Amino acid sequence: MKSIVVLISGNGSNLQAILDACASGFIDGEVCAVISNKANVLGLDRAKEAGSIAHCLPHQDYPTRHSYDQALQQLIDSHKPDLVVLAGFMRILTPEFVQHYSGKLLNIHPSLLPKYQGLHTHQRAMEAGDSIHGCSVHFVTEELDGGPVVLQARVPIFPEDELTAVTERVHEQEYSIYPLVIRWFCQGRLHQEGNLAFLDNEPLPEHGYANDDDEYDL
Ligand SMILES: Nc1nc2c(c(=O)[nH]1)N[C@@H](CN(C=O)c1ccc(C(=O)N[C@@H](CCC(=O)O)C(=O)O)cc1)CN2
Ligand SMILES: NCC(=O)N[C@@H]1O[C@H](COP(=O)([O-])[O-])[C@@H](O)[C@H]1O
Repeated sequence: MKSIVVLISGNGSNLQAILDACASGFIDGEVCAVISNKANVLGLDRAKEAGSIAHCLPHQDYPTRHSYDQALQQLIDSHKPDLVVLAGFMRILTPEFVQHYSGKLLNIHPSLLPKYQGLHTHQRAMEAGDSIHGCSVHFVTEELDGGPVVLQARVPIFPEDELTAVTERVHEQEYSIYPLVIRWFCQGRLHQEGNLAFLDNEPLPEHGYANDDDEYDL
């Protein structure tokens, strides 16, 4: 059974999907600890409810990004994880931190990368008039949201959509693809080599699989 540390900054609905997937056995792993850079967030309550250790490590307590990341790394390493999962973690990580966890650091991003790296992705896609949007699971590299994509899911944007409708539609897909990618990692089927991701030793397409292909093995 693999040991997973999850980093969050807020609600933790993706964390909940991962916790549920571990509890059901879909993921052969356990979330040993959850760390939030923000206090009083629902995600920490979700962690405690599931029996995980919940840490709050406010980034405001540290004078620099590097000093925060050093403290974060020390806390993560105290749990000796096989995998570190960003699930709505809203801090840009330093190159040193990313290098330390290279090959075992995943993120869920709410867009079809490489479109809309960074923040406010749903608003940007809606303002651009996109009719297709989605989410991406990728390995984390120094380049913000530029790491190798493992799996994507597409959703439609309808002209009458409000932001909440798009957000919920993307969330629904996030809760499907992130546990699946983590399942692959815990099975030893997924690995990273530089800016390439491999599933069963085969390089993944540049932008990963997409859910409408349904070609990937559950
Ligand atoms: N080195 C990397 N760090 C992070 C990556 C990455 O790919 N490489 N992914 C992000 C996750 N993310 C989008 O998926 C993201 C998170 C945060 C930000 C950002 O601009 N953060 C600001 C603070 C914003 C806030 O507090 O609301 C900051 O850190 O100054 C952009 C993208 C996680 N880190
Ligand atoms: N750039 C990072 C980013 O925007 N991540 C997004 O934050 C949300 C967190 O929701 P959650 O806390 O309910 O899982 C998720 O939709 C995730 O894709």
